[in-house]
Amino acid sequence: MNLPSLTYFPQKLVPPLCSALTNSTRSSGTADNIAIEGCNLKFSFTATRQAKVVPVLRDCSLRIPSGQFWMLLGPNGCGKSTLLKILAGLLNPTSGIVHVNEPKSFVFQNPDHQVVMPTVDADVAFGLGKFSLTNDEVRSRVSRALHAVGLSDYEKRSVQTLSGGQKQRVAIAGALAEACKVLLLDELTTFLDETDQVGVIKAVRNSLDTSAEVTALWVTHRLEELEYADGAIYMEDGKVVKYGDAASIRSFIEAKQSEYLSNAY
Ligand SMILES: Nc1ncnc2c1ncn2[C@@H]1O[C@H](COP(=O)(O)OP(=O)(O)OP(=O)(O)O)[C@@H](O)[C@H]1O
Repeated sequence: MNLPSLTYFPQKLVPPLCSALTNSTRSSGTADNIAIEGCNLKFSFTATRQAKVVPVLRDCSLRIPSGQFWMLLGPNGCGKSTLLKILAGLLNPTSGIVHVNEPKSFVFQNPDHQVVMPTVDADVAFGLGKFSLTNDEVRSRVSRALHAVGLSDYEKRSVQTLSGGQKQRVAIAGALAEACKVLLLDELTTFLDETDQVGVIKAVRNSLDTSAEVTALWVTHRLEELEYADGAIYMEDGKVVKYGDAASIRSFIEAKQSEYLSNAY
């Protein structure tokens, strides 16, 4: 199969260099303005019934520059969500090193699991209680965050009246209001209709375009979403097998799909 070469990296993309990530760089941030870095990450769990260790991540290395929107793709069960949870600190890797700029925020797939307060502005302000902010500062952060996700007109709306995609955008606004540097987004568009899907992805893209400080990693199955991404990572069977600019990864996956179809018929 003649697959496109992914060895060329446009200037704004940076290839993974695990040697750059050591324990000393980990505590003080990574070099070269890298927001997310994982090196040789492995994860396994023990299946209690059979008392055997089952590998989920076999070898994952990745390096995402600050300020960029990257996507993580791969077949069902290849380990995308597990990798994202390790980057979020929700799971500990069995081995390997991880560094993600702080503060970071994980947004879940189900929009109803994100929103906790009765109104949009209260929900976006919810996480700000831990900072010593004046009421004006809180209002200003809420308003800027809602503007970034295109929900300025929804400030006083009851969250129960929002669509799934609007709830996702409220959750993202909450993270932005807390000056989140890294957004880790787990298949946000799965339960959404087409209009809502586009609304959420554009909200993330706009959040990055309005703040050079924010970096996002988005897990998806939808190839068409790659048009919004700066770069992408493709996984199979617990391994990162390709990474590069979004167009090259899309061509790579399409070539794999057509090869699969031509073998099937
Ligand atoms: N703690 C665990 N216990 C049992 N199985 C687990 C555990 N963690 C992960 N797995 C299994 O590991 C595999 C990878 O899961 P993961 O959710 O990361 O894949 P994914 O690529 O995100 O899948 P999908 O695209 O279907 O959401 C799956 O087979 C899952 O059932």
